[in-house]
Amino acid sequence: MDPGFGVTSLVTAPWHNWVLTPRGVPVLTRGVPTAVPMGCLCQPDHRICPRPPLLHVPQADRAGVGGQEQILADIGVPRLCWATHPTPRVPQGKVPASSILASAPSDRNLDAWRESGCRTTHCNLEVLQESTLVFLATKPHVLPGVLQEIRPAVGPHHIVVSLAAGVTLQTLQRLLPAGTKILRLMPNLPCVVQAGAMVFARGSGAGDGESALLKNLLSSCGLCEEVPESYINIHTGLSGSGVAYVYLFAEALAEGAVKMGMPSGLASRIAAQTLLGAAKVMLETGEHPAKLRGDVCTPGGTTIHALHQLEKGALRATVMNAVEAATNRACDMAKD
Ligand SMILES: NC(=O)C1=CN([C@@H]2O[C@H](COP(=O)(O)OP(=O)(O)OC[C@H]3O[C@@H](n4cnc5c(N)ncnc54)[C@H](O)[C@@H]3O)[C@@H](O)[C@H]2O)C=CC1
Ligand SMILES: O=C(O)[C@@H]1CCC=N1
Repeated sequence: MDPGFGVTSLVTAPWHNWVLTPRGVPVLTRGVPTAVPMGCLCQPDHRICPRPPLLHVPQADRAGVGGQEQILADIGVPRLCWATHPTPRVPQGKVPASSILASAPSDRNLDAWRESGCRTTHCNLEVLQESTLVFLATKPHVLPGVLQEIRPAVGPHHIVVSLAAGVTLQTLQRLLPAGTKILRLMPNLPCVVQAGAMVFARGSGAGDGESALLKNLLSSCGLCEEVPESYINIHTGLSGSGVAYVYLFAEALAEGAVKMGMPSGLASRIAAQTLLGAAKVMLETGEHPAKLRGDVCTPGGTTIHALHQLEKGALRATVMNAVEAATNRACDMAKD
């Protein structure tokens, strides 16, 4: 992870290596743009000052969406942004790129936003001045400083959405003006392919309108549910971080096939398709995974022999421990 990445980040380093082509197609790049610190226009002396990632929607871009007034967005993370505004890849996106303003301390990630047609700045206060809906996507430990910076510019017309793991609504409410409309969101990486799993909770200043707005806006990124705040850290352990456990499992599946003689690329593609298909059956049938697992087992056949090995390795207990560890870590981060 490179802390110098420049865009409002909802995402980790791998996300930031994605760029949008002129045709709006995200491609993965290995190159990292050079960081170019710039002065902040809000500072009288234009001195160089690091700025955190923010997302916003210009007030002028309010418009009717789904029968209600809606802010036409802007987000701190390229992935989420791409899933939210219409592109050839994401025609269902709800926010035009020109309505998105992304703020970050350097140009590193902002280049990708500009390429996708979004506006960018190095000044967080500019975001607050121009926008109504503001996504905060810095690392959790950076967020308190960002909140302190933007606090004077936050008003009753703003809706502030935090993506930071472990940062509670109580902390957000303490660091922003009383009554601010605040929502706490936890997304996951597959938002970038509109297959995300997101949950959010509302703060005391946010009402049904703000909740509906966020849900409507993010529905183009995947599943999005409002939940009690106590579920947010659990979702982080299950899904926000859980995506990484699944990749570990996919890697192990493919490595097993490589060990048995299959070429690596083919093994990886088949591992990915296996996960995708298994997930699709689970979602479409609504069956418990234990039932579906049983359906695959032929008595005395291959699957039960393999499952026996996984049980010897305590796969289920290990994965449960992983979810518990990530959830507890998210809770601990609130105290850091
Ligand atoms: N990566 C993921 O899969 C998920 C991440 N999140 C949350 O999203 C947030 C961002 O995480 P990542 O994208 O992984 O982090 P990152 O390190 O990739 O991005 C952090 C961003 O903060 C900015 N930044 C760094 N130092 C700064 C400073 N001193 N002042 C202002 N801005 C600064 C950088 O420009 C960068 O755009 C975190 O709060 C994380 O908990 C939530 C769900 C999933
Ligand atoms: O690892 C983390 O802290 C973040 C939150 C969920 C996924 N990545």
